[in-house]
Amino acid sequence: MTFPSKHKQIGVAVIINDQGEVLIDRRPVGGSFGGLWEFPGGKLEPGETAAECIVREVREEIAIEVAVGESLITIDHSYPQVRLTLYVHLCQYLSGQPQTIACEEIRWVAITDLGEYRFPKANGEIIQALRQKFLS
Ligand SMILES: Nc1nc2c([nH]c(=O)n2[C@H]2C[C@H](O)[C@@H](COP(=O)(O)OP(=O)(O)OP(=O)(O)O)O2)c(=O)[nH]1
Ligand SMILES: [Mg+2]
Repeated sequence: MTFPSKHKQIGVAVIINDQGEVLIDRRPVGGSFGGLWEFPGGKLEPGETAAECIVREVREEIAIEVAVGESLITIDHSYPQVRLTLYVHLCQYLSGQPQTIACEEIRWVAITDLGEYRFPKANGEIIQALRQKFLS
């Protein structure tokens, strides 16, 4: 049996606006998970907390400011090529017009509409946790 060798720790932002919508972005076509939708985020740098990583990645990728709030869920997920731990936090949108710096497209969507978008496999648990928290 073979195991994926790389393990990455990822900070993930579920950014919520005043209308209760969440921000999703479409990953660059041609890269890993190309064309799929995701919540903004990326790899933790050495010494960084998940909250610090999220603030930095959200600035780098979409150029907005958020306040990082409570943990929604932490997920361990293995893809064939990489093993991930996703630290998913709820974040409050503060300011800035989202820019497609590192993605194809950005949308604010209602939690009830997330099922219409294609996400990487690990996101099933994130979306389920969101529905449980906000729709039940
Ligand atoms: N940001 C984000 N990554 C996700 C989600 N779901 C999911 O499986 N992933 C995976 C895809 C990637 O393997 C990893 C995040 O890597 P990334 O490509 O965003 O990393 P990064 O921003 O640091 O970019 P790079 O330096 O590797 O190009 O987590 C999600 O909702 N958001
Ligand atoms: Mg990223």
